[in-house]
Amino acid sequence: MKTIDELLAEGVAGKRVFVRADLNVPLDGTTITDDGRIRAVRPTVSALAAAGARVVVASHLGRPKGAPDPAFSLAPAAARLGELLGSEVAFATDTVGESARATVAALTDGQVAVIENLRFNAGETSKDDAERGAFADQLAELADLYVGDGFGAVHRKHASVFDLPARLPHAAGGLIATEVGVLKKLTEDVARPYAVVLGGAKVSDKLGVIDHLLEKADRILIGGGMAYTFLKAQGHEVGISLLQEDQVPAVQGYLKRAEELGVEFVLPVDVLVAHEFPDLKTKAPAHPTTVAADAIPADQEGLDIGPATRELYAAKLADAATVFWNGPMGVFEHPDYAEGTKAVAQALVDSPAFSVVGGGDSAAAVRILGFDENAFGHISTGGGASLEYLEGKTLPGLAALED
Ligand SMILES: Nc1ncnc2c1ncn2[C@@H]1O[C@H](COP(=O)(O)OP(=O)(O)O)[C@@H](O)[C@H]1O
Ligand SMILES: O=C(OP(=O)(O)O)[C@H](O)COP(=O)(O)O
Repeated sequence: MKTIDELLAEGVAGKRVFVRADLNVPLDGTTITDDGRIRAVRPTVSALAAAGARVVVASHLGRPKGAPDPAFSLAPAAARLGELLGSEVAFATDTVGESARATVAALTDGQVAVIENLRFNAGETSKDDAERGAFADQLAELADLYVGDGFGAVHRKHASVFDLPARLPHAAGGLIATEVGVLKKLTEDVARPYAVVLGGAKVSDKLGVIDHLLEKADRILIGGGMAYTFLKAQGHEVGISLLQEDQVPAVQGYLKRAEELGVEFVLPVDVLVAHEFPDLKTKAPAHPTTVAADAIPADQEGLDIGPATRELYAAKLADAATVFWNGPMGVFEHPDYAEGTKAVAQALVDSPAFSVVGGGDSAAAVRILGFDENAFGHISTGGGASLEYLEGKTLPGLAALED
């Protein structure tokens, strides 16, 4: 894999360099609530600009449905990148259309532009190779060179991640190099006990990695939206909680295999429930109640782990030597459901374990809830990407950067 330093040494002055970043930051309207992913890619962008490149930064944001949707515009991220760089960043209001072409054509050496959300184009995420390839052809017209630095998206076989680097001379950015360096250690000699904490909302995406984690981890703690498929698999009713019904048999298989392998699964013993999902805009009090994990009322939704579970999880993490954590324990964006996530973060701060926190929302949660980033071993910009890397899978966005 060519490094960005090698690319810089070859000379990038006057070249249009496409930087595939992951600027998928949490937004409250148009306000960025955590800019960690933008800060993480800033050194790559600024090194290229300082070397005289004409830098074209691209990313997805959220999961729009292949068409423009103002709620998912990258404009706030472009503005923030400009603030961090201390220079003006141009913004194209489309991805491969007239605005993008004109914006890129107007760049002078050392200038930076951000193009609009890649997922406003159906070709970006298409499962059809030809459709993805056609979109990658259009993206390729915007650049002479490609730098992959969107670590959070390297597990996606998407046009800008997988197909575009095949069309342009390419290199890996500094963020990808750092992330892979840390995660590689977790695949080699991991200090034990090794605990993995999984939560969050991308349940169907992430359940599959458990199969592999059973071979690696000594202890797996489940919280967040992930917990309810496990509780259901144990035969409990979960009300209107997030549930991946079709995965229940697979989860029953994981529980059985864990027993055979001597891997400890730790599931919530109590949860906070309410009749409805909280209002994240007004943050109006949600008045949740605490119920036992096997007594979730039929008309209520589990939105955080409960106090007994917080204590249990802290105890299960206290003697771990290595911890990997992806996915908040609850809807931490609302103060009534932030305690579970806080408790896990605090347990990692208190423990001498080498801890890796991965995922856009998990990393954001740690910072938004006031924890010092330096109190953790590593805060990764990728959740699904980290998990799939640890699984030993070939990640499309890394494979595409190989020479
Ligand atoms: N019990 C729950 N029900 C619904 N959503 C949840 C629950 N617990 C956590 N979440 C949500 O999960 C989201 C983060 O999930 P995910 O994207 O998988 O994590 P990450 O970005 O760290 O990989 C947060 O927005 C949080 O509100
Ligand atoms: O937020 C992301 O992943 P993560 O929630 O697993 O950290 C990445 O930006 C990838 O987004 P996607 O899961 O919509 O492809």
